[in-house]
Amino acid sequence: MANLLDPELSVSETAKLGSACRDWGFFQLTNHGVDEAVIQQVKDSVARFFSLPLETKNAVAVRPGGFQGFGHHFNAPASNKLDWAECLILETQPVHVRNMEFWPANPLTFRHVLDRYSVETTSLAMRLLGFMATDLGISQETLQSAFRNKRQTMAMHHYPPCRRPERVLGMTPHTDGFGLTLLLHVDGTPGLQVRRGRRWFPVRPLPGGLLVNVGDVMEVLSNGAYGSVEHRVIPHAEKGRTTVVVFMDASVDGMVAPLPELLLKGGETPRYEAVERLEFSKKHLKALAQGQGKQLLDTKP
Ligand SMILES: O=C(O)CCC(=O)C(=O)O
Ligand SMILES: [Fe+2]
Repeated sequence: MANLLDPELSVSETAKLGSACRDWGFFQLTNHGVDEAVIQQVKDSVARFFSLPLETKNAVAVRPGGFQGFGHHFNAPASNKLDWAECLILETQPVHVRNMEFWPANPLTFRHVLDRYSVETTSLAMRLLGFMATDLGISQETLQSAFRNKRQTMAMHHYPPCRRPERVLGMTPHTDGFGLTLLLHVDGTPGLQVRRGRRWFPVRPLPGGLLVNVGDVMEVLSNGAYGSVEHRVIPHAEKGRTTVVVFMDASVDGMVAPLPELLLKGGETPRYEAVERLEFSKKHLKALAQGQGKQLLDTKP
């Protein structure tokens, strides 16, 4: 990020950012500028939450039919493997959508720290989107306004160690159904793999870095210039792994569709149908439940 902001390096760094979004849909961001103290506090608070006894964590348990709260969220019926993870999902932005009943009061620091991280990651995402817009050849405002005041959802995952990793999956292969994802490793345990073609590539988290990946909504907004990336999690045989994942949502007038400015400037035809935001989520969840990786996006012929 520091290089993107540096006037001397910005052009070449923006090109690198663009090629990562086009070729991989995934990259690691270092020198991201998020307050180090906040990062450390998030790591501590989330690790402490997962270390609490199950009864305590169940004070914020997910309810039948709901999705916010603590529990096992992603047991994909299509997979014959167990999902080896526990997870806490919260809506974090805009502030008025927060349901504090699901925000842990234990540890005491949790709510305050998550609020601060939520604010910091929102502004980081906006800065990053500015550079992505430049790379796509559209105004920063066009892309940023698609994300402004939209939902931010956080998923905190804990994957306990598993002595038979071949029998389980930390998380089944999927793409993220939002605009942009920022992932923080709480510890150094690897486990995330991203797919390119037929191969799965293990991700080695860079110390102090954040992983960023393009989600399905961004793929559509960019008319396929950027591609969402399929990924999965393999648990570690000896070490637990904890992550904090921030999803930034986007839409234009309640729709998920290629950005008109992009189509106009590039003289491109839309490669995706315009879909209402809610419909888009339903399709994404259905595809997830059926274990269909990237087939969900409605690509025009
Ligand atoms: O925990 C991870 O490494 C990945 C989590 C993930 O892919 C997600 O929450 O969508
Ligand atoms: Fe994901």
